[in-house]
Order: sequence, then structure tokens, then C-alpha cells
Amino acid sequence: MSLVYDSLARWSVAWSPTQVPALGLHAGSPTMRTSQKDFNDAVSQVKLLKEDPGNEVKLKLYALYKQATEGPCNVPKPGMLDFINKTKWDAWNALGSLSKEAARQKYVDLVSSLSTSSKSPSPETPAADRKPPEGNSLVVTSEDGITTIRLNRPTKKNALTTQMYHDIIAALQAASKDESTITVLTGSGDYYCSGNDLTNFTHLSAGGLEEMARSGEVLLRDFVDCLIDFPKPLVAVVNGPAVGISVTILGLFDVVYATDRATFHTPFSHLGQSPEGCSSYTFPKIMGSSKAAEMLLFGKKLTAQEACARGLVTEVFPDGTFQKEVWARLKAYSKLPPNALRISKQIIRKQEKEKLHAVNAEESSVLRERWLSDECMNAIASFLSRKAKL
Ligand SMILES: CCCCC/C=C/CC(=O)SCCNC(=O)CCNC(=O)[C@H](O)C(C)(C)COP(=O)(O)OP(=O)(O)OC[C@H]1O[C@@H](n2cnc3c(N)ncnc32)[C@H](O)[C@@H]1OP(=O)(O)O
Repeated sequence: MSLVYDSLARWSVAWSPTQVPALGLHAGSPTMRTSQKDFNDAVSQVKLLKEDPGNEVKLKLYALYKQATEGPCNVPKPGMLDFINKTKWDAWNALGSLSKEAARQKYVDLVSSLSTSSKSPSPETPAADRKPPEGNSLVVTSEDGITTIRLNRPTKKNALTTQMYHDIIAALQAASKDESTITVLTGSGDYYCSGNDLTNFTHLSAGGLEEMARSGEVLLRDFVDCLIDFPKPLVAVVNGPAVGISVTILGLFDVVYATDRATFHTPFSHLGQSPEGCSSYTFPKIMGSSKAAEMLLFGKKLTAQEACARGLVTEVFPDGTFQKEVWARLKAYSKLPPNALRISKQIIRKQEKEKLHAVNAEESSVLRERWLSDECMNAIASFLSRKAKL
């Protein structure tokens, strides 16, 4: 998985000296004094948790452990690009002058609550209350002349992992050669897509951040090139809110159908990033330069109706009938002569293919620089430590 997640998981092992567990004694008794033994027991108990408690909790545990054992944060703040250590430092530093004893108590209480909540669900737990497995993040089907590429990470709002970019490229390449007439991109669950998975930035190889940014640039460029060159009608079925790159690439689709629940958000400045997906060219062309600037510079979030009025969306449907109406329409269109559709699409795209490729190359290169900036690092660290949401 991602470096931050892995690293945070490693921290929990790294900080846990070997002592004996004896938890539950302090749950609901915050005023009771915590002995060193209780604290040591809680530290050991962390290693026995059956479920990963998630980054936010691991950060809290880390900070409380440091405060309980070393007192207030007393080490220099790591540099901006030392992203993981900076997040840990921030969490510890945020505890200010909390006493060692209070930190021990909070640590014990937190571990106790975790050990209670991580007990296995009873057999009666209804299936609907359980999170669906994160199995196939991309599901590709072909039926009635339509190849559908479905983003399928509903618990992560269909955020795009590095693997998913590769898989979408492969799916598009296959769809360009299959028997289908139309290709559709859509999402599972309540979101269309929450954009780039922000944990992608934490996959560091031996080449470090520079290498991560370089390989990101190449992948982004390949991904968008593939959309520019896609030879058949490409339709976005926007089943819910769309964020970031899932919005910008819409300018490269032939038709965009949206539920009235959808929103369109490109918060690049908030994230210290810059536009991609050829949106620096397609958006001003589609909606005019000042409307495009409002979205791409200031991150104005559009409703589906607004996006339709600006020409980014072809048509908006009531959420209740969205799937039925859209698929009925697409099935009818898929019966049109495939060669005529292909040739017409290509002649329309041909006029500016070269321009789009040049824009894509430049946007990808600019983004590589942005990914290495303090502004971007801070924004991502903030999201990962759950201080920020859109
Ligand atoms: C090859 C590289 C190409 C790179 C191209 C660059 C593209 C630029 C972009 O796409 S910029 C846009 C990036 N996206 C975001 O900034 C969105 C971040 N997410 C949010 O702000 C919110 O999650 C939300 C507004 C989308 C939804 O909020 P809500 O409260 O409804 O839900 P949760 O926040 O609880 O989210 C549920 C779980 O999903 C995880 N998640 C959502 N979006 C992302 C994401 N983009 N990256 C990683 N993870 C995401 C979220 O962390 C929750 O996970 P958890 O249950 O494990 O906590």
C-alpha cells in the first residue's frame, strides 16, 4: 500500500516496547491515576490489535507515546519534504505542555477503547453495516455494444490509485479494439470519483520524491494521451460528485451525462497543484476564460446544473431516474453504425489533437514541479493527517 500507511503501521510496531497487556481497567475512569505498568501494558496491547486502527489514530498514539515518555516535543521540526516525519512531529508538537502523566492516561484510555471496538463483529451483524471489500478497483464489462469502465472503490469515493491509472489505460486500449460502439466511464457508489488518490504521493521508491514526481508525470501524460487518442465515442456517466482529475478530463469526453446530485470541483490551488487533463486549454474553450479561471484557479465547485450551463456537462438527469434514462439512451445510440461514429469522432478530434498533446505534455511537466513544492506537500500532509478536507 502507500508509504504513509505502511510507515504509520511500522511506527506502531517501532514504538511498542515489549511489555505485558492488561487493558480495560481504565475505560470510563479518566480520573484514576495511570501507573507505569498500566501504560506499559497498553503499549504492548497496541501490537495485539486485530484491526488496523487507521492513520489518524496511529498518529494520536504516536504523539501520546512520545509525550508520555519524553515530555513536550523537543526535537527540531523536520523539513517540508520529510513529509512523514513532519506529520509525526506536528502531532506530537500539538500536545503542547500536556504532562507526562496525563499523556499516559490518554494513551491508556485510547488503547482501551480500541481494544473494545476491534472485537470481532457478532454473527448477527447485518451485512449492510460492514464495509464492502476493496476487491477489484476497476470493473470492465461489455454489453449491448457498450464497454463500461467502472471505478469501483466506493469506500474511498473512487479515488484513483496509481494502479487504477494503469488499468484504465489498459481498459481503454482494449475498448478501442473491441466490438463495442461506445465506451463509458462511470463510478460505483455515491461518488463518481474523488480525483487522484492522495496517498499516491507517498509511494516513494529508492529514488525518493524526485523519482515519484518523475514517474507521476509520465503516468499522467500517458493516461491523458490515451484519452486524447481514444478513437470511439467516449461518454462519462457522472453518478455523483466529481473532484480533480475526474473533472478536468471531462473536456476530452464526447458526451457527459450527470445526475443532479453531481458536483464538479477542481481544488488545485488549495492543494498547491495546477490543472491537468488538458483543462488549461479545454475549459476556457468550453466555458470562456473567466468561468474557467473561477474553477481552475479559485476552485469554485459547480452544481450539475451550473456545469451544464457552462457546457462541461451535456445533460443533467434527476437522480431517481438517472441510471434508467441514461442507459436507455446509450443503448439506443450504441445501435448507430459504429464505423460512421468512429470516423466522425476522429474528424472532430483531428483538428486539435496535436495541440492537446502539447498541452498535456506541458501540464504534466508543470505538475511534476508542483508535486515537489512545499505548498503541495503541506496540503497532502494535511489531508493525510485528517486536518483538511475539501
Ligand atoms: C499519475 C498521477 C496523476 C495525478 C493527477 C492529479 C490530479 C489532481 C487531483 O485529482 S486533485 C483532487 C484530489 N482529491 C482530493 O483532494 C479529495 C480529497 N478528499 C476529500 O476531500 C473528501 O474525502 C471528499 C470531499 C472527497 C469526501 O468527503 P466525505 O466526508 O464524504 O468522505 P471521507 O472524507 O470520509 O472519505 C471516505 C474515504 O475515502 C478516502 N478518500 C476520499 N478521497 C480520497 C482521495 N482523493 N485520496 C485518498 N483517499 C481519499 C478518505 O480518506 C476516506 O478514507 P477512510 O475511510 O479510510 O478515512
